[in-house]
Amino acid sequence: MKPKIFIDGEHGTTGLQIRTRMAGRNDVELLSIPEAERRNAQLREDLLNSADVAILCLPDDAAKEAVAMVSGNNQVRIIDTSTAHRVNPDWAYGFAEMDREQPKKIASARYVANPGCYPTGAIGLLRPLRLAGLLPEDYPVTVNAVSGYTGGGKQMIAQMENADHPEHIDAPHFLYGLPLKHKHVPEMQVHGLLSRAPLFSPSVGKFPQGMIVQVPLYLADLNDHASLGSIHEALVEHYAGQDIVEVVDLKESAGLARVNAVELADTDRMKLYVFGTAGAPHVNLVALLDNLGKGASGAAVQNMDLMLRG
Ligand SMILES: NC(=O)C1=CN([C@@H]2O[C@H](COP(=O)(O)OP(=O)(O)OC[C@H]3O[C@@H](n4cnc5c(N)ncnc54)[C@H](OP(=O)(O)O)[C@@H]3O)[C@@H](O)[C@H]2O)C=CC1
Ligand SMILES: CC(=O)N[C@@H](CCC(=O)OP(=O)(O)O)C(=O)O
Repeated sequence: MKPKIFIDGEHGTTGLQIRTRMAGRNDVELLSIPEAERRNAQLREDLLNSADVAILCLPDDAAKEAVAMVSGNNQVRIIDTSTAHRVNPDWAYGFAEMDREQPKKIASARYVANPGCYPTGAIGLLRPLRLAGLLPEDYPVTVNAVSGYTGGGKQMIAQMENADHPEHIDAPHFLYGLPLKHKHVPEMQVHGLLSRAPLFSPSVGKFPQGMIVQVPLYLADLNDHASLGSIHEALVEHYAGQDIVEVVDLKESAGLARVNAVELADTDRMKLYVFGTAGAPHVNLVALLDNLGKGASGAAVQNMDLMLRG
């Protein structure tokens, strides 16, 4: 029998992208809820309890409610794309490349928390340097980022695309999260293995999909006389042998005049760069991804495949 998959929130931005990725697959059976019934709690509960894997693409409160709906049913496994469970130790963090053992942990977990889009970039850059001992635990990390506007879900898409929207956003690029309390900071800190919360400044650009995450570092404040080369080497070693995260060659990075935020739109990949000049005091670590690809729906499908293969 084919495993049954139910995407709760399948008519939203993340859910639709997962459905697109599943189109044409005949190794799984997709359970579906009609759009008009998407908030019918009884029908959702029935479908959730009929699934082998339920993928939650809902706001945090609705995701917690969905988990409660299946709490007595050990057959159902969950991937939650919301922020609700990402620092909960009872949930596996669904970033398969973050440790050698992580794919196994995801494969055997009942509950998997899919990472946030910005944390995928930030943790992807920071964690290997913490594990290699180059980045001190208490380094004052700053994370600056720009996302495509689909990161804000259906509501922001309407605000950006519909000039008649009562809260239309006209800005080609805007900062937000100005009180510096963004919901992604805790997972960046926990899975980035940092003792201090990073200072995170997000922004949105007038493009639907794509993301740049930047982590600038002062070399003199790192361990082991860290250099452009040793930082790059630590990233290369960490991601050796897998194909979704690519560490861009230093020579190639040095030849670039600019980084295009939409270069990886519509892909599930992530590129990591180390920018700077040999012998100079700073490096800028950069992650490039699609907020809806490796940052959300692509990672959810990757996690589902790991769970189904067991
Ligand atoms: N967009 C992105 O780049 C990313 C999003 N995520 C996370 O994925 C989740 C979904 O976000 P996104 O797809 O962007 O959001 P959307 O607003 O685009 O979609 C959410 C969907 O959930 C439905 N929904 C809302 N409340 C309920 C409820 N109580 N019961 C049933 N259905 C409900 C909505 O229906 P309705 O139309 O009626 O509101 C909508 O169809 C969020 O937790 C988000 O933080 C994670 C990573 C990246
Ligand atoms: C542009 C934009 O608004 N982005 C969203 C994050 C998108 C995302 O990754 O949300 P999850 O935490 O649910 O994964 C935000 O900043 O709240």
